[in-house]
Amino acid sequence: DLTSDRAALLALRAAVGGRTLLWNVNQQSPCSWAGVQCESNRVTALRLPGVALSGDLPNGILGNLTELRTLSLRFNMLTGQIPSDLALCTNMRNLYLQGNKFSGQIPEVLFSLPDLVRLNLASNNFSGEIPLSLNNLTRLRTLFLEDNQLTGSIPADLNFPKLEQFNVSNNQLNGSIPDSLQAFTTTSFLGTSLCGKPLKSCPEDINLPPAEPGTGDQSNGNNGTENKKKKKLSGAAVAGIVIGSVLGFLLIVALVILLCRRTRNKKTSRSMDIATIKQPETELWAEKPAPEAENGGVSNGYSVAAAAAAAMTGSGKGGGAAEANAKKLVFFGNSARVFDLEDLLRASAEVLGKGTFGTAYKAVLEVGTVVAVKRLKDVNVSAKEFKEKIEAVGAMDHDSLVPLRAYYYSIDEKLLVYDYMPMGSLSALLHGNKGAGRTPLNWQIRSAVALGAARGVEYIHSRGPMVSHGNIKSSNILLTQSYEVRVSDFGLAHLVGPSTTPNRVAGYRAPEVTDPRKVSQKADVYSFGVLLLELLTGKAPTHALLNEEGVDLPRWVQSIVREEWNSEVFDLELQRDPSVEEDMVKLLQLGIDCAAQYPNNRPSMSEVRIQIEEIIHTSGQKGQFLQAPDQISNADDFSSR
Ligand SMILES: Nc1ncnc2c1ncn2[C@@H]1O[C@H](COP(=O)(O)OP(=O)(O)OP(=O)(O)O)[C@@H](O)[C@H]1O
Repeated sequence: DLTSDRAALLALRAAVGGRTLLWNVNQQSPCSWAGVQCESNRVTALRLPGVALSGDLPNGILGNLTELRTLSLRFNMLTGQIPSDLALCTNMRNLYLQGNKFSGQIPEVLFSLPDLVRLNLASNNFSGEIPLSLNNLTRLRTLFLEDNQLTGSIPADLNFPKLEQFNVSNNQLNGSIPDSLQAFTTTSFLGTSLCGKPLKSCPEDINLPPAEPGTGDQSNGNNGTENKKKKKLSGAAVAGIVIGSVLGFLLIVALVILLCRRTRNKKTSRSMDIATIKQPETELWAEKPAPEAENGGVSNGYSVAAAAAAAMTGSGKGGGAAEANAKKLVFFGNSARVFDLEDLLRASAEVLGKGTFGTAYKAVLEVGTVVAVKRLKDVNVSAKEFKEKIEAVGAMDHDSLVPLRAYYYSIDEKLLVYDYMPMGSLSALLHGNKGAGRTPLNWQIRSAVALGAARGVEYIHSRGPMVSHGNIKSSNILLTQSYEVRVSDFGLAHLVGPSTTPNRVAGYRAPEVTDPRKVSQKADVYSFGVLLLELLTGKAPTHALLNEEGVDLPRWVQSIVREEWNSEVFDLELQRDPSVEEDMVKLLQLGIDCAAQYPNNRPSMSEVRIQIEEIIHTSGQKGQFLQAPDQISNADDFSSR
């Protein structure tokens, strides 16, 4: 009954809740407690997302909530195994445990919850194999297992008749994808070694059972001899392939030695370098996946030259030195022409990350200048239109923008050259390193970032009513050496085709924007609002896991604010400083206003900038704000992360 439900909730709070569950225990009924929902005097739903629950869930608590249909403990810090007494909650339909640190095998207790419809175990430390007994869950519509340590293959007979949502990305899974799951798109299987539809087809021999004499062979004599024949044949084929490869390899080595000798004898010409040496790198480059944008960029030693050389030699018109020289970097305004295309081609480069519009590289020129080069893909406007639009981008000049210095345009290759921002992106800063040694981002830093970004976007909007950024998100908010904010990537949305993957920007995109090219200033304001909420909550809006039945960051924030959990919504690093909570709430409200459903209800970027200035101004007037002990006085401190 309700009394035992109440006792169970209090036991849960005592075990994992700490100070974060501000339930009023003077109230006899728990039904009005935040996150608790009742029907017919029993607790039927418990939703405690992102409230810093931590520790192991003990056995003997949740099992008392026998009428529970929804349990959401997502985005907490719960550890250990899922308690086995959950089996007593036989009415359970929705179980959201994503974003915790649960470990061990996928718990057997789940298989005894036959009514489960939504099961989300993503972003935990679950290990072991995906058990076939999951098939017991015949009503399952959602199964999210991504970002765990699951191993082995997916059982071939795994089948859920009603499954609508499925994801096993980023696990150490291998083998072939079962037929019943082949209708899902590649995004359900990213970061695994799985094969077969919708991914690349499996190497054929993987599916061939080992031909063991005395088993299948015996049942049918004919088959047996056929198998043996096949075996012999393939043996001969293998020998042929090996000999062929060795000969081929020797031939190539001989050719390379010959070529090297020749080039050494000749006076070396740079264009030859590009054509002969860089070309093979191009292929290497093409196959190597770029590291994730957030991980700070790992040096791969690939050369930008490889990319650009591909463009020049790949155009089919002979490529040669004359043509390469004819193509020039076009510089903007009074940007000093301290380097030319050849310098860029010779620069050593590393991949910074792959984005919507292409891949970004850090290139270190021989003279020491460091630039960021963006290699655009899917540009589908005419050369004239490209030049016009890019000239407009290059003409933008403001302290809060990353300057576009130059561009290169050919049929096959479009390069944009920006100033390199050594401190990386806000995205990396917020979500990069959560471990020890990270210096917390306090209110002072976060509000300054908000203001800098607002100024940059406001400037872009001031260039004309039709001018917008089009792709505001935390990976496009970059930081200089002295941690000043620079907005990047503006104006590119109009250059690319509709095929451009919408997923990456999905969490930021305004509801009315159905085609990523049809951006507007009001849509920018929406994205900016999401950015503010990201800054304050510390939660990445693109995180697939906010996606509890399609909840995005603005709606998640609103659901929490509605339940009067204001202080729980903020990033833990911000909750340290109660003296500015009021201002944090104001900025949160501004974020929510910006992310209004209807474009006309959103403020203009100038209004947004003014409001942020006011909020920061009042914060600054509060005595202890600048002197609080854990405030960061020296910006360099947080380079230790
Ligand atoms: N000028 C720059 N200086 C330093 N890092 C940069 C620069 N431009 C981009 N980056 C970083 O390189 C990575 C890839 O950037 P890119 O803009 O190509 O993709 P993105 O921001 O992830 O997505 P999108 O293409 O949608 O903007 C990101 O981590 C970004 O922060």
